Amino acid sequence: MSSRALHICRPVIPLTRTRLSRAGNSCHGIQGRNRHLIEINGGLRGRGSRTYIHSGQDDDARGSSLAATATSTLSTTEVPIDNKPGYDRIAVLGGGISGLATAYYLAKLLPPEAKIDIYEASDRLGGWVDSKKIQVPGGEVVFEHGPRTLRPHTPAGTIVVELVRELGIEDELLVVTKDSESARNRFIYYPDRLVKMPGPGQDFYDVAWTVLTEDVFTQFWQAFGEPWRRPRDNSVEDESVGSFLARRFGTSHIGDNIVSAVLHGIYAGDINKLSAKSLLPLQWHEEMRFGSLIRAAAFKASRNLKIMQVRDAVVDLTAKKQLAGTPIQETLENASVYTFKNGMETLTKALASRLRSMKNVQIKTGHPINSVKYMAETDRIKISSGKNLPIKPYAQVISTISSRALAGLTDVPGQFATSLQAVPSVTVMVVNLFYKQEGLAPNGFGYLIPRSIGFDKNPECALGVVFDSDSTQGQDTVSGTKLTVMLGGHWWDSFDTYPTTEEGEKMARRVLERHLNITESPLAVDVSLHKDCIPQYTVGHSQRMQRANTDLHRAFGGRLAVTGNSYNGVGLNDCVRNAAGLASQMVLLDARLETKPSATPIPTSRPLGGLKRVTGLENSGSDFWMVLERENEIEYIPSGK
Ligand SMILES: C=Cc1c2[nH]c(c1C)Cc1[nH]c(c(CCC(=O)O)c1C)Cc1[nH]c(c(C)c1CCC(=O)O)Cc1[nH]c(c(C)c1C=C)C2
Repeated sequence: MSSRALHICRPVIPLTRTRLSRAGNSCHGIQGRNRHLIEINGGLRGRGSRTYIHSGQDDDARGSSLAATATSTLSTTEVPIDNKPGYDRIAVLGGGISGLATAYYLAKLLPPEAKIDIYEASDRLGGWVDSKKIQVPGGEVVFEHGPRTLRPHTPAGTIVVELVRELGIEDELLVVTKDSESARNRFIYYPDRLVKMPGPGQDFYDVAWTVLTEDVFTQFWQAFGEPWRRPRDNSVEDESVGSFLARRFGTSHIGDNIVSAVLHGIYAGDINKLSAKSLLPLQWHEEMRFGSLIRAAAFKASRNLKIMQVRDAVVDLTAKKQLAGTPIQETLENASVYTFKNGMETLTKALASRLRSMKNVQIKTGHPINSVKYMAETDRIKISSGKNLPIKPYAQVISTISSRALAGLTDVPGQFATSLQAVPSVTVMVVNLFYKQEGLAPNGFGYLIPRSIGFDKNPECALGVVFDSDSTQGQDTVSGTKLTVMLGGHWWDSFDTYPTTEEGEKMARRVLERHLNITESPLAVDVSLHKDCIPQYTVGHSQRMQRANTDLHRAFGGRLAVTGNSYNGVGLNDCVRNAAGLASQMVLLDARLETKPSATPIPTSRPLGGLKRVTGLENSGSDFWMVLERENEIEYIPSGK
């Protein structure tokens, strides 16, 4: 886990088509006061089934509905396991954002008789979301060790915004607007200076000048040959992002100098190992369907179309509508990103406190689990605690811990453990610094360092620097410059030991001196080492997850489900969206929901069935559908491979 040290320095396109109508326009299905269902004809899996998704419920049912919208495939085939009134016990492994959110959505969807226990090995909840208040002369500053901002306008972001609303923490929000310098000024360090990246709202001539004069954009013109390059062979199942971009653009320059920097900022990972199919699913799909990314862009622009995954389209149609007109939606309307006055931990703390107030949820911190076993005779899962306390078997276990850690808890031989163990992760050292002097860094979000800046120019293995005092204004009670230097990631893949906190501080300060000429001594420095904090979706990830899905069903009878950042998105928004999706997939809301529309509105908050046997990995890889959005209707177009 994370070890850290703090010190204060003193002064330290179509195959077959099915259609989803836009809610409120030509919506099929049930009409009721403030309620309607959206119909997805033909079944998302092409089995001729019908699925209905609630939208537009009254306030109380909103959360359940949003959870339901978060799942991309509402399968109609799973069998209820507890289809009698009364529910069995459910264990959630892990008390990070994924564990807390899964328990929250399950508790909302299930009746109070369903008991949910959360097991967290450490004494603290929140996982990688970790904000720390530091006293400095004259006031306090907030240091973030993990994620520091959230995007509100992505589909997954919409689910989190709704969660923020439900938890009643809107007043804590800090918004970074789209027109702020921090949203507009993003830099790449290349080859020995900060280069501002072109972006929306920038002056055309500035952008043209940058592209024509900066080395980082040389060979950019080669991209224009992309439409004439052959699309990949149908037999290619996956490849690295680096190889995908080099193949499409005829040069590795764009990948090595620009995209690798962006991937450092998200995955701290290696562009030549990360999977194109998992990280760039839209581009992967577009190459197959249109033969070229540029042709795909032209096609979409000419018809005013949007292509997205079904789960995202559903959120677009329902959740976004439900937020429309709410105060939080107005607050975030013009937001590029947002955070909280007391840091990101506001969210996990509010979630934990809400869970503590729910009678059917128990949080067990300081409670490591050391084995997870399926007992076929009783069709239950037995988990054993590191505390040697007897634990009654569970009807359902949901693991939100890393896939590798889970593989280590199970004694299932063969592929299951192998697929889960095959998700490597990287270690990042986060160095937070606060200086009493203002304006030590340029105005903007910060900068990222691409892989092309080799060890000779980057001996500290720095990945990037965030200008916190500019990018998240309003957290601190004292003015100054707050920066975060990120070190390591994939550059440290082969390391057995990592720099100490003292070394980390020295390395970060050397980076800041070389890149930004900052020679001042910081008032406060906080160094934290996050071992294995970001899972890496390497080439073949989605195929491995498909295998893990089959193996999980086989080995645990569908009683063990997984979610969390090891599987389907490493961001906080992704984790919440996936937790909501899993909860709604697991809970059999009402048999009628999955067969035919009824004339009576069905309250999703009163589930009639029980739990379904799901693994959370049902949608990995193969079930990839795309949506073309027109003015007021959406058509489903299956993607093929
Ligand atoms: C501990 C370091 C982390 C690095 N990446 C992540 C962490 C926790 C995870 C992460 N970072 C971002 C995303 C994408 C989220 C999204 O847009 O949906 C994820 C999953 C983007 C990001 N990276 C940094 C910031 C401030 C942001 C979000 C805000 C934004 O895009 O405006 C900074 C940063 N993170 C890392 C590095 C090396 C880095 C450097 C500047 C690694």
